[in-house]
Amino acid sequence: MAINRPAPTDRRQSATALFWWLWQDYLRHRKGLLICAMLLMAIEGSMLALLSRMVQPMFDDVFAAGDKAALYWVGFGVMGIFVIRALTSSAQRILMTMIQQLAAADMRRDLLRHLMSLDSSFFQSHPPGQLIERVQGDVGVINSVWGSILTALSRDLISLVGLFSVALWIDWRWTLIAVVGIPLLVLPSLLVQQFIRRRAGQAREIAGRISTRLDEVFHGINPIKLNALEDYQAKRYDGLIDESVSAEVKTSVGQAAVPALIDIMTGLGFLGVLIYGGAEIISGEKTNGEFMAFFTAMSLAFDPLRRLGAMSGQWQRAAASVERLLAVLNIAPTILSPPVPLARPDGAPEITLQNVEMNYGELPVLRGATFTAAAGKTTALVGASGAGKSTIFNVLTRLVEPSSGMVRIDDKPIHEMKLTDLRGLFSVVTQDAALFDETLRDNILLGQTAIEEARLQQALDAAHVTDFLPMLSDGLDSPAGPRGSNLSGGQRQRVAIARALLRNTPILLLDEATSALDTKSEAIVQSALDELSAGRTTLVIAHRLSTVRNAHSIVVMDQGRVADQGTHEELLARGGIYADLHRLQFSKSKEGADDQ
Ligand SMILES: Nc1ncnc2c1ncn2[C@@H]1O[C@H](COP(=O)(O)OP(=O)(O)OP(=O)(O)O)[C@@H](O)[C@H]1O
Repeated sequence: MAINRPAPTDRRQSATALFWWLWQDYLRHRKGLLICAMLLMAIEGSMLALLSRMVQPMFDDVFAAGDKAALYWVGFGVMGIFVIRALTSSAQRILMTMIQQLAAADMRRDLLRHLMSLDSSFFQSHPPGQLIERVQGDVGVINSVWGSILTALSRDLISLVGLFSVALWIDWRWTLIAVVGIPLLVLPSLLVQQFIRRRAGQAREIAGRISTRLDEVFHGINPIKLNALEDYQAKRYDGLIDESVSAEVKTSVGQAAVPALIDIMTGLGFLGVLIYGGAEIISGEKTNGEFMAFFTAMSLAFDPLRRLGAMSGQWQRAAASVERLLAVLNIAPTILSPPVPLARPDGAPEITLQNVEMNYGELPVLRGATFTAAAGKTTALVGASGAGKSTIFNVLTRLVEPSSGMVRIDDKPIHEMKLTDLRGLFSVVTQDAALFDETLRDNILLGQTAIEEARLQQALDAAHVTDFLPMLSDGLDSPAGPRGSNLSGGQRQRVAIARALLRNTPILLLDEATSALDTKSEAIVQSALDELSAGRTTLVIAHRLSTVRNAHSIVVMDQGRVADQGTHEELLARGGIYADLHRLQFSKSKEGADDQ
């Protein structure tokens, strides 16, 4: 991973600093392969000069003087040049593809690891589509561009040096006339660079917004269909696509400008040489062969020159992408493990919150929350929507950091534990079980390979997963589908419970784990949860008070504070918020029963 990453703000300094970053982190350790590729490119490039050099004996010795022996050596010489070019060109392409792919893979791996280390709040301001575009799109641009630049510098530069040497050898004055206009290109190409970098940055940013839109459309396909939003979504997408086309075209205008200027300058050079050199040939001072060799060298110099001219524009395009990557890579996570962490507690621990305050931006969400969840027992969190119940779970697992107060697990402050140790204490089962697009088995094992089949079966039975496996074509090896879409809500939750059983953590967090289920599925999932919570410190969030009345303790939350804590009976007897909630729910369910 990068150690000294350049700050992406200073554009002038950043062009070299950015290349340095690329070199240090991703290319330096492959310099052996790179040198091989560059040598092959250099050989490939030098073949052009040889080719142009062969034109002179072809005209003067073979065609003009009629030398038959020369016919063969010139013919075989040209043939040899093409064979060497073919071999070196294909070998360097294969090598370069390999190096580029390896470097891109490293970059993507590093980026993903870095992104996953960032605080959860980062992902709220950076939608998935934009991040996907950085990991895939920007890395792709950078890799294709550095490859082209390296090729231009190794192969095309050598070609140019060789071709100009041939031209100089034929006539230095002709050569001077041909290239006299080229220094005039420096100023326009410098001006165009800033323009390209800006436009390329915009184009990449729009690409990120397009990916976000697509991500939202594909994830929300059912609500889109149900609300007849196809036209609305298509129009929003059209708007972005139009912006993207315009930004890409503007970038390519900038990129095309320098090669176009080179074409014009080369044309002028030819005109000058033809007028000046033509007179020398007519007067017999120079041979046709010399002119043709010069002409061939200049013609062959055309393409390498254009590619070298386009190089700065391409680099600006890559630099825009590098800046976007560095903008993310330079963000550091704020929620970290302490340098000297405490050991994690053993067994089912007690959990204590003391005066915990927590804000989302300006919004105070927890305002001095204080309660204790007894070790190995079930504690319920109840309260109105938005009271801060789920936020407590996020504070416990350090997905968010409180602004003040103390959270302890068995008397150990959670911020003094290693993050992986802390999170390893919890299993979280929510209403929205996060399943991956893998088989059910993979979704349950989550990479654990040492689990015996008997233990897996035990977990499947306890979570009531076994009940629905016969309905699936491949049983446990059936695909769960994207986000578990091949399963029903209740089935997804049972998979999540089986997962939690195998994780076998001492603390269990259940966030509305049964709220989306019908009565029968709820009963099944509830019995699986009872099995799961036995002997663990369990915190349950539930709106339906009937599901928490047997909890060891019930914490009543109100606007970020703990309004009360006690057993169901104690809270009813005290007649506070809990008793009001209970009366409300009880009268509703009674009305429901009366209606039937
Ligand atoms: N990531 C977030 N960014 C900004 N505000 C948030 C975020 N998550 C929650 N909030 C706000 O924090 C407050 C508390 O949310 P929380 O999810 O903890 O409530 P809750 O008691 O669990 O509600 P519910 O019972 O509806 O799930 C709400 O006002 C919510 O809008």
